[in-house]
Amino acid sequence: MTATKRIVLSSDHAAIELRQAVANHIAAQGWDVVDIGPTTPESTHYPLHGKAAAQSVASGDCQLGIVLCGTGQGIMMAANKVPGIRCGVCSDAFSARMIRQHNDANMLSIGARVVGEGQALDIVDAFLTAEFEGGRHATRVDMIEA
Ligand SMILES: O=C(CO)[C@H](O)[C@H](O)COP(=O)(O)O
Repeated sequence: MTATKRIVLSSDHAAIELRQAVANHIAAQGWDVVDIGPTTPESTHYPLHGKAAAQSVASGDCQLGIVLCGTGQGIMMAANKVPGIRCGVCSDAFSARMIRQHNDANMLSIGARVVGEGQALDIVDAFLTAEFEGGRHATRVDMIEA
């Protein structure tokens, strides 16, 4: 039996609605979604949420993570400060596929003020269905980690 895959989601205030759309979309595909919020629209600080999601992935509690803020940039920077995290911002499905295939990214970041919901869900699907190719790419990922 295949274990249910767990994925953590988090955002700041700029991306709450899009995060919830992503959560529903992923849950419908059978993922165990760990949505760590926030749920209320008050202004908050993306480094807190990027760090919390990244720690969930780095600890092994979740296999993958998706974080969102206005541009996707700040929360990506925060997530990448956690050792073991490789998080890329994507505004297109090709990049989302490639960060899995070539960079073995374990987190995806999306800007809710950059892409609409339809595009965001395409990006998420590309990220979640792609697999790391290993080989020469593993050598390079090892270099990042070192
Ligand atoms: O994109 C972001 C970080 O990269 C944030 O969502 C953005 O900076 C929040 O801005 P504001 O406080 O004006 O809503």
